[in-house]
Amino acid sequence: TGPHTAGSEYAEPFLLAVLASGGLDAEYVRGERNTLYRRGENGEEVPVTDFVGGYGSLMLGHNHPEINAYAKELLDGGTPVHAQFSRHPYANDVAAALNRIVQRERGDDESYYAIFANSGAEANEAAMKHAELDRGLRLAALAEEIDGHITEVTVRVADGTAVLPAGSADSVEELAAEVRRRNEAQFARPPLFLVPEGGFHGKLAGSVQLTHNEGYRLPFRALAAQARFVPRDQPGALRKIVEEERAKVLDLTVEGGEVQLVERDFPLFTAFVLEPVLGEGGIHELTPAFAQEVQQVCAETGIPLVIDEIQTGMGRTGTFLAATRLGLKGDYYTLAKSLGGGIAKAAVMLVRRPLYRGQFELAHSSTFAKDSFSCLVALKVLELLEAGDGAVYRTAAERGERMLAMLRAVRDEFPEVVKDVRGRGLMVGLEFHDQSEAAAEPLRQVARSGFFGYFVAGHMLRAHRIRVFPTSSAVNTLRFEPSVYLTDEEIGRLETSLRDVCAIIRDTDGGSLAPV
Ligand SMILES: Cc1ncc(COP(=O)(O)O)c(C/N=C/c2cc(O)cc(-c3ccccn3)n2)c1O
Repeated sequence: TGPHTAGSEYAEPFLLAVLASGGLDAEYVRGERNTLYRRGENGEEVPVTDFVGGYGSLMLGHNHPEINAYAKELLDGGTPVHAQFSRHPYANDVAAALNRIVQRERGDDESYYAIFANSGAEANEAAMKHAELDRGLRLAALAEEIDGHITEVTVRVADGTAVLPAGSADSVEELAAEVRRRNEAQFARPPLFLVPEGGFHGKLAGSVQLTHNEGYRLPFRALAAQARFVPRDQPGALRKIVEEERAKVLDLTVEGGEVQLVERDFPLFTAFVLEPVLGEGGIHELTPAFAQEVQQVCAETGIPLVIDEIQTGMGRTGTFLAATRLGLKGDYYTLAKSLGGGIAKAAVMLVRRPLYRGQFELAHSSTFAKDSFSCLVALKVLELLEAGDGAVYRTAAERGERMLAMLRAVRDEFPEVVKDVRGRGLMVGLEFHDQSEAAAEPLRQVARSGFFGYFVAGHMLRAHRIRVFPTSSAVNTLRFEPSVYLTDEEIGRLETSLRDVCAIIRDTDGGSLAPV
């Protein structure tokens, strides 16, 4: 509660104004488990049940007592938070623990190297950069191999042990020059990424180009490599896109004493990046069919698969990795959010050992990444998640089923208001029908504002002290991402607030949804 610069806002005043317009500009003064406390008129603490859950960063709730006590112990003990360019045994311990967990969930013994970061987007950027370093090195090796073949063929034509095919070129030098010219143009093509439509992978300069939301992505498209966005529900669409973008280079060989011109694929795609469950995109689980097509096409074409578990991971969907349920296996995994236990900024990118390029460690780094405090907190988080043979994962699954059962009951009672209920574990969503054509003018206005879900959220906060948000990529879908400590009482209060909202939409002109 530092000095407040009342009346002169400096930190993102525009966003504050947008929040205020929806009655969402609450100030929270304390948090624990699934509850945030706001300051009431008389200075008292007013409890608000938090289903935003730090957008998925609070698998173990706000200010988990054991994590906080451990953090205090670390700081009191003088942990060397900043010891860059030295041994970081605690980072290795996190990486070793993650290897054990990932191997168990994959059901194999693939091992992974770890690169640490400070945020989810940064972990994704590290994966993008490593995959691009790897692609560049493979390209260079291919170019060198072709160059060697051109030289070899030139020598053989010169010493008469090979001849040019009739009509191909006046000389082998001319043919070699034409091959080199066409290859240069191909090698110079900018790399592409592949991402499912609706994907969200961060908002930094590189990662934002993998985020489908045009508002986030388009203003900055000139800054980074582009993605092709793949429909999630059209079998064959991925293969079609890969075919469309297929890049070939020319090579020379000698068959039966005659010079042959052959075409060879070269890796234009840096990586396929996906979330097993789209979070910011509105809670959409990838279908097993789509997951299988992605795995097959990536295996056939040698495109590395980056599985972004930043929001879905850490047990949120009932297994440590959400990909496990889909049987989806990644070359890279990225984790963040709940890895920091609700108090540290910890993120990590895992690279499958055969793909690893050690020189990446010298080219990529960040001041705060891999610090002792974040790593030791992350280790404590993994310990808590893995305790009791993964009791937290089972609880997440069970609590998710309870939440989904309630949401489905609300949908069944208000079918003209609720369009869909989706998700799994502690990552579920409820989608409202679009009310843009509603009979009542006020409801139409709220729906046409483009902020429908935010107005609903404002009402739930004011009238029911429930904190929830849609996302700007899915404004009609409320997303519920509470901690594993979710109680039946909290589910009951959520149900009451949702039934109230549905009744307002069905039985009134909706005017009460607009903030006072
Ligand atoms: C899969 C995935 N990959 C990388 C990131 C980027 O992580 P960082 O934010 O740590 O950089 C996220 C971060 N998620 C942000 C997010 C996720 C979400 O579901 C909603 C909102 C959001 C943002 C503003 C208003 C309402 N909702 N933001 C993510 O979900």
